[in-house]
Amino acid sequence: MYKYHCLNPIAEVGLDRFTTDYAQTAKVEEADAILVRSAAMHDMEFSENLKAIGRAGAGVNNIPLEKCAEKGIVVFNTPGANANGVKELVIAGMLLASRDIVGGINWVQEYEEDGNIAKLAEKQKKQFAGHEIEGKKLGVIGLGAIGVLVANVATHLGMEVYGYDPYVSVDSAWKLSRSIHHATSVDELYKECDFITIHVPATEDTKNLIDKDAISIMKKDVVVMNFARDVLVNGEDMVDALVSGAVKRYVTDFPTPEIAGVKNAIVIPHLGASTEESEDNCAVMAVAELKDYLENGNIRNSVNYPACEMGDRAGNVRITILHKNIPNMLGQFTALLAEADMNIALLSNKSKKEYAYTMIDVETAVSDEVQEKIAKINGVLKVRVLA
Ligand SMILES: NC(=O)c1ccc[n+]([C@@H]2O[C@H](COP(=O)([O-])OP(=O)(O)OC[C@H]3O[C@@H](n4cnc5c(N)ncnc54)[C@H](O)[C@@H]3O)[C@@H](O)[C@H]2O)c1
Ligand SMILES: O=C(O)[C@H](O)COP(=O)(O)O
Repeated sequence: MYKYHCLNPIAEVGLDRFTTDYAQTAKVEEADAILVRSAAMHDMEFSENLKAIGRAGAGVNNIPLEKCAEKGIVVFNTPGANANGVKELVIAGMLLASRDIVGGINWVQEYEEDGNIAKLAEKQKKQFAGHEIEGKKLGVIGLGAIGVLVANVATHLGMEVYGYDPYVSVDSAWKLSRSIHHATSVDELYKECDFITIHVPATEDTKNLIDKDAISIMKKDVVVMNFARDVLVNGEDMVDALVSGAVKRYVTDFPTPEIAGVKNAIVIPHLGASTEESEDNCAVMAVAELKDYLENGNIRNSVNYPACEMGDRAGNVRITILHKNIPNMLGQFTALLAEADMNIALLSNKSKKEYAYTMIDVETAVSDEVQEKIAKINGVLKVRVLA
């Protein structure tokens, strides 16, 4: 029996995929797996029992990835599962920034009791007039699951689109419309575009990606959109730019005390992935990844360990070993099994930066003694025997 704990509400359609071999627990310390959305995990202590964390979503900056890797806890996310939800809200954000729809709706609420509201509206509406987005230039920074969808749909709305992503994946490149200009530097995109939207992960390298220096290169009256993470935009510099008028509107999905309430900031309470469809997609994918790891040891879509899959165990006993990516680990594992007179049916070994993973199918039972000997090898972080 496996136990899982939810740190945030997770869509039922996903949890329903857990079979009768699984039970939800309210005690995080007894869980084999944790499911999470944006709950902050950096200050959490993890029990020896914890084997995996499934982030039902894309961003993993709420999870201590390195600490988890060191403890042999595999962290998964669900790439692309909420991308359409975010794409649709980015388009809405662009429209909200172009026309004062919110101001207009607020005006109607103010005059809702006025019997003359229809005539008044015709007189007053000019104060809420705006611009169309067709023919304008959109710059997309980060052409991953979300950036590609935003870039492509904007071309269908008649926008001229510039894309910038020095690390673009082959998959994303295949999906990108041919009409998108390939910006070779982010400054080129800043100089050209009327709207700029960022879709990169929050890391030490991307923190403050948009600051006063970046804003100084942008066109006057630019609209900046941030549906990725608050820390990507320097809050103080953005407030100054809105006050001075250098940035016309800042649309963000991340309320902070600094930006909430600032004139010309359109602040949304982190709703990008809050659609039934995205929540369902993320939950289903996260649960599938956790189950496949717990039951078969397969790793797909991990952010701190390499992808490594050997399919179903098909009656074999499977030894899975999370370890440091250092020389002679495989040699030590196979020597130990040979010494115990065990035959290897199938083996796979993959690495990602400082960490590696080895899966070994054997045709005989694995004794506690063998498991303990593997666990004691210097550099081994966690050993499981799936039988
Ligand atoms: N508002 C929301 O509800 C919501 C929902 C999903 C994701 N997000 C955020 O959006 C981010 C992107 O999501 P995604 O699903 O598109 O992720 P993704 O991993 O598919 O794409 C990220 C892209 O950014 C690129 N990149 C990384 N550093 C870059 C840099 N310095 N300059 C340009 N490009 C760079 C990568 O090459 C990759 O193509 C997530 O990390 C998350 O923080 C927010
Ligand atoms: O990174 C993500 O997937 C989004 O920011 C969604 O976060 P949420 O699951 O807390 O809505």
